Amino acid sequence: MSGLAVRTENLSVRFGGVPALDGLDLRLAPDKIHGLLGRNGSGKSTFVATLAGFRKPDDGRVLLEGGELGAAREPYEDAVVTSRICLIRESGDLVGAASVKHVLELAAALRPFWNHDLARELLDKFEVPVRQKVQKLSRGKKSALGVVLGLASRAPLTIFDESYLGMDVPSRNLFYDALLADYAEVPRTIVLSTHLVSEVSTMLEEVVILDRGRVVTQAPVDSLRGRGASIVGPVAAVDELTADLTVLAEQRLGGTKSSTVLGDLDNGLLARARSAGLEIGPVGLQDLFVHLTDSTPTKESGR
Ligand SMILES: Nc1ncnc2c1ncn2[C@@H]1O[C@H](COP(=O)(O)OP(=O)(O)OP(=O)(O)O)[C@@H](O)[C@H]1O
Repeated sequence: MSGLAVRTENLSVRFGGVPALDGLDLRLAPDKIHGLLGRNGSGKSTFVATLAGFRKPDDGRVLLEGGELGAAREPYEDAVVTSRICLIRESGDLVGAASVKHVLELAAALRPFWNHDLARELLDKFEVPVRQKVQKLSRGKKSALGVVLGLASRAPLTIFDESYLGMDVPSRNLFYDALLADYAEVPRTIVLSTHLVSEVSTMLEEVVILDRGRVVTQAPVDSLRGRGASIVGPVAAVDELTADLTVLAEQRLGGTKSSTVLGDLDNGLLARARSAGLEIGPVGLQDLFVHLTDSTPTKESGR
């Protein structure tokens, strides 16, 4: 099995004439972990629902290709394609009256790459009781069941749409570890739609940022991190060095300050930073995300 590649052409979805997705032309490379970021209402859930074939585009199309699917196909009303896509939403989409065991049996029947052993191992780790009815599980355990279904499906396109929000921090960390371990064993195309940017940023290889139904940026994480820098050191030295730069975020702890700046630091600035004993690192994805989706004007963007 290998992961599906995604291509969208002028993809548009409207609700009552108002665009939720407005002419998206995107490509998601196969066998990578993609982060789908955007502020509330930017179109993330609409986008992933359309990728998964839950919704028909109003204009344009979604095409999935690769793996044993071969030529590009649209997911909407194509049972072969949709059986290769697993979308786990925060709502869970689970039948409340069914037991966890029954939900697993259903997934095993519907999912061509289902791995039963992995499902049981993960349910043990998350301490989800197999005989319990879904409606009696706590919110966190329901979320855990959702992510177990997503991982054990081993679908060539697996999408988690904020599906782990209900889980506490140790459970989310367990999910991130399980995702990375299983992805290393069985590479596939993963999309994580999330607000928890700093939490997931180290796992992501590619990032798509949506804003008001449009693509703000799509880039490998490394190139995004290269769009700025973090500068850490004594307050006065950091202030002096950053005086003429676009500062995205600042933090102070006692006499130490950390500033995130946008743009390349030229050799002259780097030399000054070194001689002032400042530490230079890559820009944090979260700071960049806030900047790229912020509607208040900045010195640099002039918006
Ligand atoms: N079923 C619907 N009926 C009407 N409008 C909708 C519907 N679903 C989404 N929208 C609208 O489409 C836009 C995009 O919503 P969507 O849920 O895709 O955004 P999102 O980025 O997932 O938001 P959030 O981060 O808050 O979950 C919003 O303006 C939303 O109000």
